[in-house]
Amino acid sequence: MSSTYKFKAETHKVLNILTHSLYTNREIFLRELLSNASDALDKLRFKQNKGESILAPELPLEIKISTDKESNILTVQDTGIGMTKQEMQDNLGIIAKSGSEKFLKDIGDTSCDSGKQKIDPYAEEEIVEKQEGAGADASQIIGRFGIGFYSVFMVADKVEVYSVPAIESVKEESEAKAHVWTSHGSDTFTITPLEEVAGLVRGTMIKIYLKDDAKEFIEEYRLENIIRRHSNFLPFSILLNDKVINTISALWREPKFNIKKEQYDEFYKFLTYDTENPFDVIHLSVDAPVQFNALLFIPEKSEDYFLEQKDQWGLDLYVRRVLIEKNRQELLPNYFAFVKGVVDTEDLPLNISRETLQENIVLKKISQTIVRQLMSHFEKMAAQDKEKYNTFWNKHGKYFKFAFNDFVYRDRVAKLMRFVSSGSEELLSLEEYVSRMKAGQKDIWYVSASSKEAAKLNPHMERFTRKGLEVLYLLEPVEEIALESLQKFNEYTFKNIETADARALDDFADVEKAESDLPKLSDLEKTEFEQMLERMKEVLGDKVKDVKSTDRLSGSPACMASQDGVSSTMEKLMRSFQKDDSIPQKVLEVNPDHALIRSLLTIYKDDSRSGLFEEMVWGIFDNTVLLDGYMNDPFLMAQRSLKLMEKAGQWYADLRNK
Ligand SMILES: Nc1ncnc2c1ncn2[C@@H]1O[C@H](COP(=O)(O)OP(=O)(O)OP(=O)(O)O)[C@@H](O)[C@H]1O
Repeated sequence: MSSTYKFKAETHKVLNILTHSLYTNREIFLRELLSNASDALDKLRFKQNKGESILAPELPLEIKISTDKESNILTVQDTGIGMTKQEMQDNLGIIAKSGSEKFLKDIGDTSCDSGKQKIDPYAEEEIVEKQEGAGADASQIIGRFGIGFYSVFMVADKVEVYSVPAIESVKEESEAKAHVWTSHGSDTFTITPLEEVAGLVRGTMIKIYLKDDAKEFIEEYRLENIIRRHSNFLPFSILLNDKVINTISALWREPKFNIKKEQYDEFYKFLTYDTENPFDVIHLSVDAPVQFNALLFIPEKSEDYFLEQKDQWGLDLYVRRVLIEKNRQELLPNYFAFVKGVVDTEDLPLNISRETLQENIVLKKISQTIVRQLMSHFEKMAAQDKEKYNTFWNKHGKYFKFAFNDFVYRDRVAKLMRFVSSGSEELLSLEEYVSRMKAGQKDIWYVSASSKEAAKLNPHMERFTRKGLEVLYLLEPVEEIALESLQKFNEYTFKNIETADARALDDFADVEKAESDLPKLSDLEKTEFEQMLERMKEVLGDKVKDVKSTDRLSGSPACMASQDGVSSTMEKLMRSFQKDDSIPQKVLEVNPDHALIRSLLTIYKDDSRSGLFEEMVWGIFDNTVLLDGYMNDPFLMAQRSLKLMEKAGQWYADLRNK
């Protein structure tokens, strides 16, 4: 005899809310049913481990899904603990009453409250690692809220839950062997006793009569896809029409000492579709300040997370092995965009899509803990295996260096940054640079350039080479921004060589001889030279701010200098933000002891108005601008240089023919 019951609480309204607004994505109904099935199997295993006798112990612990296309019925079945009539009434009849929560309370596991604990977002708590091997079976139980089951009514017109309890002792003596709970998702449900259920020896079988607009969920490929996406890591086999779908285990939950490198490699490839093994693996099991397990990988290859892969980073967030979201970006700061992996916590509810403040705080805490652990990991690597760390830096330093922007870590990041320099072929840390500084040196010198070769050719480098002062080569604009923002390393100030004033290096003796063998200019020639500079300024007009003599150069005839202390890279960056591609007005500094300038002086003295003089001045200007990193009128530049060559060729021919 079947009995009809009214749902407790205003079920109809609540069901409406649950099925229409709680979940934005209908496919998660399967995730909820699979999580319940997994919980039922976990509970059974727990009881069995305690020595309780169970029905049909020879049956495997597994979940079976089958489809009946003709009648549009989807069946989800488990060999778990099952439900008595009373349990059906309580657990499926009262919304927001969780049998799983009660189960955990009954066995004295308090972890079910962890999602509600108060977490202080600002406290810097000590990170407590989980004891290996700790954690009873029960902590795996997923359900907490007693609402997941009802999501099935998003896709079903009618649901039948058949159940055969696995433990005889829990049911009333007079009670039938099995029961079926039936509801249309409206105000009532019925429970009918049964002598037996075909195909169900133990556990629960849920028959879902799909709505007309939910027929897609009868398709095998669709179901397989959903299982893989959300429930791949449940600890029991899931069979879809007799084929096992979840073949890889939730490695992050296993004790580290049990895991072999090959398992990490296999998991990484499964997770990322990468064909190579990962460069490094970091496996975290943390109990406090929040509970979580994480399996993090550093890939071999670096990808473009700034442009192409803009949204393709972040960690996959799981709650008790059930996927909540892929690529959850709040879990990592963007300077760790290259880190791949999964995070699994027991401190969040499954239905995290209803983001509340408390949930965000948990995420924030997890993220902070991960960042702290990663920082320590890289510090350890840098200290213990320099070569490995340098390889890491070459692969992923272009993202990691952005961490200078994180005020919590900027000093630690400064120590972890690596550079190329004028004094070493190998990567160099700031500590190493400082240890090699000259006596009395108070500044850490750097130059920005597009490549090492370009840095070496920078005319401003000449004085530093002459004095034997090491200069860091910054090959990406962000490095200059980082150093400008850090300002100092220990007590040493970062300075750009382009902005070093003429006297800044006087305290250091030359270690190399200046290149020029030319005799010094006489007083008369000095005056003529000064006049020539005036004339040069006249020729170049508003292309330059001024033309001046300099003693900072040896191998180059001239260089560009900004007077206001802004380096050329910074200037370029600022201009690119303003979309300004004109050449900035700078001071052209001219080396009086360079052979080319001496020839120019001769031409000037001969005829200060000659066309040749003007063409040479433009030629020198073009080259200096080019070395400064600008070239916005290549046609004009090429034309001028061709004209000069034409003249030089003509002279040569004239001389030969004389
Ligand atoms: N396959 C099953 N076998 C045994 N008991 C089940 C099964 N499915 C559901 N139940 C019982 O019904 C209860 C309610 O399930 P429901 O999915 O609504 O909530 P929950 O799993 O407890 O929590 P959550 O809302 O977090 O999913 C469960 O706690 C469990 O006691």
